[in-house]
Amino acid sequence: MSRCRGAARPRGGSISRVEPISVLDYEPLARERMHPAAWAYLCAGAEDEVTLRENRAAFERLRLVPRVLRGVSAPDLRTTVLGTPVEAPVLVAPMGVHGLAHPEGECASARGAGEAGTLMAVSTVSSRSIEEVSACATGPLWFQLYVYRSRGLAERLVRRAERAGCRALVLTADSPRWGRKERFLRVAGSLPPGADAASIDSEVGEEDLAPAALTWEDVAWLRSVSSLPVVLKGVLHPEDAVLAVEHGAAGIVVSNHGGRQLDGAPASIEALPAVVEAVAGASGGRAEVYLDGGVRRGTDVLKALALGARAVFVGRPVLWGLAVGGAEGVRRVLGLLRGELEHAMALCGQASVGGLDPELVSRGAR
Ligand SMILES: Cc1cc2nc3c(=O)[nH]c(=O)nc-3n(C[C@H](O)[C@H](O)[C@H](O)COP(=O)(O)O)c2cc1C
Ligand SMILES: CCCCC(=O)C(=O)O
Repeated sequence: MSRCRGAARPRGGSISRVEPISVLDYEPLARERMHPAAWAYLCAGAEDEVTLRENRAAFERLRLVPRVLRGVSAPDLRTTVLGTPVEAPVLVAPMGVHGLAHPEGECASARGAGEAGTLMAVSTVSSRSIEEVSACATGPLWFQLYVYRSRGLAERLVRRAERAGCRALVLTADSPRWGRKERFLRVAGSLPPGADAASIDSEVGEEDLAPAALTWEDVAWLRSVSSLPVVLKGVLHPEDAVLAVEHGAAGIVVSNHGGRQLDGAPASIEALPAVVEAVAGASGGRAEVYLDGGVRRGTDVLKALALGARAVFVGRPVLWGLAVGGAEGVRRVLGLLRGELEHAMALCGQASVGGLDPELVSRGAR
């Protein structure tokens, strides 16, 4: 298989464009530039990749029902996430080892995100240390935390993220063990150079680096060791969303980890409405709900916002942009999504991203 997904792309024809005109145009360009094992790792979903495909298919099943004659000429995309202003509700998902896509790794992606006016979540397993990323960053950062068996390591990472100026901690809840990325395992036993986790200190051994089987008490523990807001990533069940709120989460990312953990999990856009409803009931709307998984078009962003997400995170496309053009590639990918969102909002008669009506989205043609 030559691509991550098999969507129909224009074939043949005599027009060749130098500049990619949509996010999906970056995918084959990135593939040409990446080591095959790194590419397989980036693309991979778990096992049969049912959930990976479903993330896209579920967006494609939804229809936008536009409102007309509303005099909307310049939709306002600006919003805040946990109080931090962003130019558009399109954020960079935490992903490990950006060094596989570009030698500057997260330093380039953080600059690209900042130049696009948005925030980036830095992974625990970043190829540049959290201090280096923070020194390069031109925009706000959040820190994504994997809690390993060594709690000492987790606490040291939290302190470093605080000192580096990160504004929130994203605790990933869907990874008590790593999903089996068979597409990657078939082509390679290990990752090529660029995959070192620079923030993990040398005091810990292999044993300590296995994921911990976390409980809700660990959310309380994290809140007790840091005053930063905690965002829980990887929630799909509405009852878990309620528990997250009850344990003090300030935000929830409805996510199946880009289809990389439990294969067979629902598409995140399908899980979103029930989580939004549960969180509204449990927190009176105080906790923010975000979504990631399969966001490739401005219309996807609009669907997620209309169904109650405050913002979306984008994963793989950011690494495609990074592989193709470093910081500038990341800025362009985010800029394309922003431009498409603005366009879709104008066509739907929506003036701003706050308070979009869920009726904008339908499950079938009316
Ligand atoms: C190469 C790669 C590495 C990832 N690493 C992490 C990680 O370190 N921590 C984490 O919480 N999620 C990680 N994720 C999951 C993303 O945060 C996000 O949930 C997912 O990529 C969103 O789906 P999308 O790629 O379809 O946009 C990773 C995803 C990819 C593709
Ligand atoms: C072992 C690091 C896991 C990073 C991750 O979350 C992913 O690749 O999906």
